[in-house]
Amino acid sequence: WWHQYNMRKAFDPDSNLNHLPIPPGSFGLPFIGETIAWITQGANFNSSRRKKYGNVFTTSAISLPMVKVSGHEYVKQVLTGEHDLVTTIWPYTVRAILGMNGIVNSTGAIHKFKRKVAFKAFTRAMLNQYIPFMRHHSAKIVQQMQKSERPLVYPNMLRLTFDVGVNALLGLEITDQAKSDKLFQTFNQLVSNVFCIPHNIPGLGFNKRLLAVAIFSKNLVQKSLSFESIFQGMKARQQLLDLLQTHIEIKKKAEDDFELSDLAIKEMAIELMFAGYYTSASALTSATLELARHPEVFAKVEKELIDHGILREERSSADAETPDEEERKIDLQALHKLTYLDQVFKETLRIRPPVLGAYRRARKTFQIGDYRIPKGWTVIYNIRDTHEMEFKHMSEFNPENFAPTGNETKYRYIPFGGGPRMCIGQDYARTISKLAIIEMIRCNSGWKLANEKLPKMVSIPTLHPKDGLPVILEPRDKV
Ligand code: HEM
Repeated sequence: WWHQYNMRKAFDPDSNLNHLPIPPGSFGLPFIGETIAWITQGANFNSSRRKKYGNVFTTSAISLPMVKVSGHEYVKQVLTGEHDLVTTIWPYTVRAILGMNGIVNSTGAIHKFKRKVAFKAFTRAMLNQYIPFMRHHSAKIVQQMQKSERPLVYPNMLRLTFDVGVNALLGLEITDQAKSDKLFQTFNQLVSNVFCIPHNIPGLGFNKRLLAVAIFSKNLVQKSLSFESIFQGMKARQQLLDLLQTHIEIKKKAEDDFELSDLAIKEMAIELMFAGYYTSASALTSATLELARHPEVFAKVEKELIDHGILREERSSADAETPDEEERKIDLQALHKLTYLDQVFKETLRIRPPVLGAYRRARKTFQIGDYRIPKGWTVIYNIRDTHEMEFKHMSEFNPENFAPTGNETKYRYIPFGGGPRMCIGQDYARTISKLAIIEMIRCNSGWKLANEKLPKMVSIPTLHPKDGLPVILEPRDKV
């Protein structure tokens, strides 16, 4: 009955593709679909189904029929089909808390325009301007970590990406530590309430759907779906909007027939903070984890820094007292020359992509491979699974995968997505990540994982170690 119900709904009277089969898979149990398996099996959910059904398969969660897609060919079709075949969808909480005026919730020409405006924050000139305070905040965080016996990497990296974002993306300079801490608290209240899984049980209001989800995922509900959370998120949103109102310096733009309202500018600023916060901290934490597990990679990065004059091989005590300007000078051009560090960053995002995949909704019935994706269905393109398919040895950390061989990685390597919605903050993320890794290595001759066992990874809101990744730092004497 449940299968028939879904199949009937998959029929699109306006389409001439109804003769094609829908992708193989299962709608699971009535109403709940395969939600329980999805939540409990983690990464195995996708890999077991891919093995059974192939790289495009049907599933269903909280009554939503969906198709999961992996591999460069299908992923490319979904990503480049934005605005035509598919459109973005975000959970209710994202729309309510981040607002509807930002980039992620816009479509069509307005989306394009907002991206163009936001890109102005990520030009080479702007990134070069951010470097001094990216370095300043990295140094501050590393020093802070050194004060602790077993500092937790993830929370520290979150704080780092927040502090840099406040300067770079909000344009605020907060020197009072108490004020900065308070803002951090407010921001966390906002972002920790943003995520939930999309759901749409016909005939049920939001609160009833909450109950439905609550039955299956107490943890998710506690984290992101309770009314209290939404309320707190909205409260934090208002506080941040009020703060930004007093600081708006960007003039309204009147280009391409569009105009940005004050609210749109403020929401875009908060959205950029949000988009760069968990993701960059995830990348940095994973890089720290891999560098601890691979001393030979650490040594190669260290050597590259020495070769480029960013780190001194051996510092005498006299050197230590006279700060070496050459050693400290880093700009975007200098960062680009650190090609091995770049390989390490790329490889980190290959085996541990912060964002595992993203959601779309089919705007019309369309064909993918030999199958039909019906209008209105949810489509998820899988980032982690695509990497698993397109590269050998998914779990083996090997920066040589990105040695300059000229191999084409477009749509095979997609940590930042692709097509019209490709991440606009990727150069910013790359810059802050490299600078923070450099600072970690400048100040520490190494670090070890404090726990013997590899940490359990959690994928919401982005991939991160459940235990926060405690490490034991080995500070250099003379830095
Ligand atoms: C390592 C860090 C990062 C990763 C892995 C990452 C990943 C991604 C991915 C996969 C997407 C595409 C989502 C989709 O297809 O719907 C995306 C979009 C986006 N990212 Fe990032 N991101 C990172 C850092 C940043 C930073 C630092 C910013 C801004 C400061 C940012 C801003 C955005 C925005 C605004 C979008 C939406 C683009 C649109 O809808 O047109 N991201 N990111």
